[in-house]
This record gives sequence, C-alpha cells and structure tokens, in this order.
Amino acid sequence: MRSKVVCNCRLGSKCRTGVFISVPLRSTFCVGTSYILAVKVSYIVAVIMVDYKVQGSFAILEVNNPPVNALSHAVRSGLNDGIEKASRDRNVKAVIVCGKGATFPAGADIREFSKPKKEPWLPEIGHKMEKCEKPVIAAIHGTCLGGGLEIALFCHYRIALKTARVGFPEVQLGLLPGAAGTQRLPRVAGLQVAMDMISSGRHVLATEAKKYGIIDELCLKAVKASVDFPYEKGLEMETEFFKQLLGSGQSKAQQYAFFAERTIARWEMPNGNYRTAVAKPVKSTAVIGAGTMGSGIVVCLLSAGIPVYLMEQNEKFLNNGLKMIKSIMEGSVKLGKVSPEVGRKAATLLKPTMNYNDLKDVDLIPVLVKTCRGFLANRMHGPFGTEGTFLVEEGALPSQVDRVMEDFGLPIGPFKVRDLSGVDIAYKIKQEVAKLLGIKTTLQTRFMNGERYCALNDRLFHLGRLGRKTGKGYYKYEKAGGKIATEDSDVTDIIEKHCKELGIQRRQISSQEIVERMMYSCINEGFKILEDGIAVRPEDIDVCYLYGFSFPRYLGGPMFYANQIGLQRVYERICYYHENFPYSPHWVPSRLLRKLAAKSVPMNEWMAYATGSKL
Ligand SMILES: C[C@H](O)[C@H](C)C(=O)SCCNC(=O)CCNC(=O)[C@H](O)C(C)(C)COP(=O)([O-])OP(=O)([O-])OC[C@H]1O[C@@H](n2cnc3c(N)ncnc32)[C@H](O)[C@@H]1OP(=O)([O-])[O-]
Repeated sequence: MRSKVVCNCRLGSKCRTGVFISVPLRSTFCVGTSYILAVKVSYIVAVIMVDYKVQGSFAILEVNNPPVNALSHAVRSGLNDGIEKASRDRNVKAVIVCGKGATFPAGADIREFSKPKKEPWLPEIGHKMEKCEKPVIAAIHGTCLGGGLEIALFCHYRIALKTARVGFPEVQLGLLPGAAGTQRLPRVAGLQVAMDMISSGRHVLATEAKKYGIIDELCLKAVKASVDFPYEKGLEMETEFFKQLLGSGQSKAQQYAFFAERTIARWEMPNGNYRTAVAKPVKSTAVIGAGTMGSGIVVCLLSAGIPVYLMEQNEKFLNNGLKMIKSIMEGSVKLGKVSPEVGRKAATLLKPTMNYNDLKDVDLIPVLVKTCRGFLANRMHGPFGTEGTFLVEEGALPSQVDRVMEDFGLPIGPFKVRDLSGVDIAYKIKQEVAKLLGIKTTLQTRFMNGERYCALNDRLFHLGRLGRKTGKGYYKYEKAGGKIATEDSDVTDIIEKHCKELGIQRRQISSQEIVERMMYSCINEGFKILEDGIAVRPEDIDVCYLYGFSFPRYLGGPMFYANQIGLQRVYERICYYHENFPYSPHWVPSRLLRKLAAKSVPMNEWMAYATGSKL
C-alpha cells in the first residue's frame, strides 16, 4: 500500500511516494522514488497495497496493485489489516472492497506460486470478512477472477458493473479454485453452474452464466464435496486438491503458457518494437494460391468483411478454389459462424484473377509458404511429418500413429491432418525439392540426395487418394469432401505391398517410440532454430505451437515439454535415433541442446548459451 499513514521518517515532508520499510529499534524510513537512504534493514515488512479510507460511515478497502490487482502477499496483508481496522472502527457501519484502475482483483498472484508461501491466506482473510458484524460489500468491475471472485464470495453482498466478468480460470493454469471457491460457488449459484464455471474456466458476464464445458475430475471432486460434506471438511478437501494440482507438471506448463503468451507480445525488431509499432489500415488484400490453405485464408478475410483478390495461375484450380470458398462460406452461415449478411456480402468482396497486375495496389498479401524451410513452424513440422511416414514404412499404421499422438494431446493425428490438407500438397512439396536437386523419384526411391526417402505418400498420390477432397487418402471418408475418417484396409494393403516390393521387414512399434520420434525430431529442430536465431526465445516456438498446431496447453509447448522430460534424456534419445537412422539429418543432435543438457541449464537461461561463442 502507498500507505496513508503520515510518513514519520526523518525526511518528513520531503518524502516522496514512499513504501515503508519498518526497521525495528530505529525510526521508520521511507524509501521514496527520489530518496534512497542507506538503511540497515533488519527485516522488511511487506509493501502493503491496499488503500484504506473512510468516507462517511463506509470503510473503503481499495486494492491498488496494477495492472490487474493480483492478490499478492502485500495485497493480502493490506486486506487483512483493512478488515480488522474497519471491524474495530466504531464510526464504520459498512465496508466496501474494490479494485483501483482496470479491475477488481483478477486472482492470486501467479508469480508467487513458485515462491515460499506467505500468510495471510485468502480463506483466512475471507472468513474475517464473512464474520465481520458490519456488511462487507464487493464492488466489482473489470475481471473478477480466481481468488478475486473467491474474496467476493466471502463478502455479504456483490455489486457489479454489467460489463464486469467473473470466473474461475484456474483450470487454465492446471489448478482449481484454492480459496474456498469450490465450496462457496455451489452454495451461491448451484452445483450445475459451479461445475460449468470451474471446469470451463470461462469468463462469465456479470449478468449471465455460461453453458457447460469440459469437466476436470479433481475439480469435480472438490465441487462435489460442497454437496457431500460440511463446509469445513469441503474446505480441507479443496486445499488438498489445490496442493496436488499446484505441484503438478500440467499446472506448471499452463502457468508457463500464460506468461509465455505475454512475453512474446513484447517483441523487439531492429526497426521498432511493440511499443512503437502503429497498426496500418487494411482496405484490400490478395491471396495467391487457391488451394485448401489459400481458400481458408480467403474465407477468414471475407468473414472479416475485407475485399480480397484470389490469384491463381491455373483456371481449373481457380474455379475449384472459388467453389470451395463458396461452400465454406455457406457452411459458416448455416452454422451461425458468420451472419447471413456477411455471407451475402462476401460474394461482392471476392475478386478472382489470373493477372498479377490486379494486385499492385492491395494493402496486404498473406504469404502462403509452400516449401520455405525458414519459417519456424514449417521447419519444425518437417521432421515431425517425415518421422510419421518412416514409422508407417517400418511397421506402424497411420491410425496407430494418429491414435498415439491424439492420446499425447494433439487434437488431430498427423495422417488425418495430411488427408485434410491434401496428400497432393505433401507430394508436390517433395517433388519441388527433387526438381531443385535434379532428381526424378520413383515408387522404389529409398534415398534422395543421400537422405532417406519414403515413397509411400507418392503411392497414395498416384492412386488418386488425395485425402478428404477425393474421399480417400490415408483413411476413407463417407464422400469426397467428407470429414469422417475410417480406417481403410486398402491402405494397409498398399503399405504392405510397398514394404514387400522394397524388401522392408515390418516390425512392431511401441507408442513410446512413436511419441519420441515424432516429438524429439521436432524439438531437436527447435533447438537448431534457436541456434540460428530464427526464434528469439523458446517461448516464441511454444506459443507458435499452442496457437498454430493446438499443441496441448497442459504440456506448455514442445520446448517446455522437453524441459519437463529433462534435456539430458531428450538428448540421449536423439543421439540414439541419430545412430540408428544415420540417413536422416534431422537426427543430427543440436549443439545447443547438447550444451544445455551437459550443463543442466534452466529454461530461462537457455538463450544465454544460444550464441555461437557459447555453443
Ligand atoms: C487462490 C485462487 O483460487 C487461485 C489460485 C487463483 O486465483 S489463480 C489466478 C486466477 N486468475 C487468473 O488466472 C487471471 C489471469 N489473468 C488474466 O486472465 C488476464 O491477465 C486478465 C485479468 C483477463 C487481464 O487481461 P489483459 O489482456 O487486460 O492483461 P494481461 O496482458 O493478460 O495482463 C497484464 C499483466 O498482468 C499480469 N497478470 C495478469 N494476471 C496475473 C496474475 N493473476 N498474477 C500475476 N500476474 C498477472 C500479466 O502477466 C501481465 O504482466 P506482463 O506480462 O505485462 O508483465
């Protein structure tokens, strides 16, 4: 708190906004913004961050810990002191708890989770509020979340701006409400709403409750305890569950993801940064390429009401693209993803063309990268996809690889993705590389430019099995353009015929090997990307995977996942695969990984080793 107590330090009126450091047996010094005194501090009393003032017969406890009024130790101390003070003050008839600036407290201070725990705890403060003989009112605005909502639930009354949002987002940090939220919300809002809010973590407008989402077992037990046990017992159980979750790898990964998203938002470039950048209006755009990805980007632009040229050199492809866009837009209107009005307007905003000249004045052309290895995501996903194909050539089936990777946490397996994007896309990328190398591949090709090559995808391409668009690919579908993937015994026959022709002895492949070969090949490339300076920090890679590939948030991202597995273990397994697959350069171990593993470097210090001199 920038405490309201009049400063009694030796500086008196010269003191600036002070934080008070109480030094026992000596006078109190205040450490202002402009006066720093050499003080021998025997201990520091927490900086208190709750403004206490009395207006009329109201005591106002205003939390002042910008930007989100997180309930740090200092804030908890201030609330604790404040409610005790208000309870004692005879002139005070009621107490208001509120937040200064943007919001009512938005939760516990996540940064404190990895530090030693310090009382007072939220429930202790909350019980003091609840037991206070004077009405305690929570005046809510902004985002009253997590511990903030729990504090509000201890209050006797909760007044909120209708724009305010409340919620228990702890589940997104791999946690559950740990300050009586699982016991009090059901008692206030009923079990069903409580389960929905606690399991989904959604923000709920002050005036309405959200509908059901995914329910987490542990959370369920805690919420259920509010029905099956008396309050005190339920509180005990909640605390136990909370401790279990706080120590879990999932919670650490989700807390990492929370801060990683914010870290990468603070980007710096040679010619500017996130503070100096000024957004430019985009009034016209163009997309070059009418394939699946190009058409998807056109749909996004049309749905945002932005005019777009669709440029294609081949008239047939252009017309196919227009048909695909029309059907996606119609589907989006039917599903209510876009309004009928946007759907109607889209037709007037879309301009097909085969003339690059039409694009000369557009504001923006999203770059559709087909084979650029320089892009982080493409470069890391290359080995991931290649290893998937090799695993099928050696003994696994596409459905087995997909099942293992979906169990790992991916929303859709790699072979279902290939059917979605098009078997022909993967085939054309490979053919472009072969052309650049002056190589003609056949169905018997085993090596290309000294590197292992698998022609399985080529086989499916030549059989016209292009994926969803033709109703057959690595799976079969209910119709061309269908979405329901069914295992196809013909694919198994194609794979076995391929292996027989090339004399490959198929073998049983474990799930562990599948996860390692898919993930460690991609992680190894991630460390090489850090070495090459394509990404500034591991968070860049992880957030790219969380958003670009829906990588499971409870693993944090590929680089955080490697950190959790242990770099030494990951490095050893990459060396093992490098030894066993010498014709796959993506298994050459990253120098940065080798160095970090050898020195057991903590993740937040990795980049200190990424420059050439330290490798
Ligand atoms: C006991 C109890 O049962 C349990 C155990 C808990 O309570 S667990 C905690 C539960 N509460 C949460 O999960 C809420 C998490 N925060 C948010 O959802 C959002 O912040 C926001 C409230 C909707 C505002 O969004 P924003 O877009 O306006 O700003 P921002 O950019 O996100 O955030 C602005 C700055 O504030 C930082 N920050 C935000 N919330 C924080 C928190 N709870 N603790 C510490 N720092 C936080 C954030 O890192 C950023 O800092 P920097 O990176 O710039 O240095």
